[in-house]
Amino acid sequence: MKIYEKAPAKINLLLDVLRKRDDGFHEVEMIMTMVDLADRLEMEELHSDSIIISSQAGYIPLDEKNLAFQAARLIKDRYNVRKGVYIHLDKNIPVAAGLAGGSSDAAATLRGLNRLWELGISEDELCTLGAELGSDVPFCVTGGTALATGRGEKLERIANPPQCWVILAKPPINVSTADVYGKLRASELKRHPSAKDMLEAISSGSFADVCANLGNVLENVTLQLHPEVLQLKEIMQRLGSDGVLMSGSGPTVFGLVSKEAKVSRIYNGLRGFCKEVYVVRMLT
Ligand SMILES: C[C@](O)(CO)[C@H](O)COP(=O)(O)OP(=O)(O)OC[C@H]1O[C@@H](n2ccc(N)nc2=O)[C@H](O)[C@@H]1O
Ligand SMILES: Nc1ncnc2c1ncn2[C@@H]1O[C@H](COP(=O)(O)OP(=O)(O)OP(=O)(O)O)[C@@H](O)[C@H]1O
Repeated sequence: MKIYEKAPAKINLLLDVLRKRDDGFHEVEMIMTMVDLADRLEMEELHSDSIIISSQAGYIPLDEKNLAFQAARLIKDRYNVRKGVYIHLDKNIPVAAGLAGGSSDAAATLRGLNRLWELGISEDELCTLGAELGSDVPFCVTGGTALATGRGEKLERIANPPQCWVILAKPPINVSTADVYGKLRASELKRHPSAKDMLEAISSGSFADVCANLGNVLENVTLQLHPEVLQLKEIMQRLGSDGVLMSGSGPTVFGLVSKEAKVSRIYNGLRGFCKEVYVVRMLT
């Protein structure tokens, strides 16, 4: 039997860091939502007890370093599954972009294998398993829009933001999440974005207030390492995006746009500076 799962990309509408914890992770407050740029996973049961990953993308690991492999191994070990699986990853989400591509593949693998092997695992339990693989994986298991706290694994589902266009631009640089958190001096942050104001903006359905309350404390760290990300933000603003922010630890910058008439002008303007530009909708 073959099954299919979609693994969408996430964006962080708000990312605040409260403090560095003793375990090396940071205590965060994030508001995350999904967009309709997605990897597609095909999973097929194997009679041999092995996990095989393939992908059309030449630039990701296909061995145990792949997060989908790790997710399959985790669920197999934890639930004593003696069967194997062949997973094909059709990658569309740019890698190491701040869009949680690998985390979403891991989450889709957990959801998919739960179905394929009829394990009957609850969504909460899939999230707990996911947290062993990465801080973004639990959110990618549930999708929707959520307030994420702890190191990102504690989730409270909230209403979806008002529908709009999302323009994603990924500059050709690689950013390591560990590196960005490592360079952040959480105790010295002078300004924090307000999760409370963003939650109010979302619950009142005000697109203007959502744009006004976008904020990400990791942005300054990445901008200092890679000034071209700031340049991209400025271009996106100048071309008329209603709200602009870097997603996660970057380097992808997203622009929120309410009027369809503006979208192609912004897209065409960005393409002059950046090869990887995507126009998507929020997944609501
Ligand atoms: C930047 C975000 O993507 C925003 O959604 C997440 O906070 C990071 O999520 P992720 O990539 O799933 O992160 P993980 O794979 O769990 O951790 C990668 C590295 O980032 C740092 N890290 C991550 C999450 C967190 N709350 N504090 C941290 O300091 C740690 O150094 C960790 O070793
Ligand atoms: N299935 C996968 N897809 C993409 N990258 C993967 C995958 N499995 C492992 N990786 C590795 O994980 C690293 C981070 O890739 P990923 O695309 O998940 O980053 P990201 O978008 O910055 O994630 P996040 O927003 O969660 O920090 C890359 O170095 C990549 O080689």
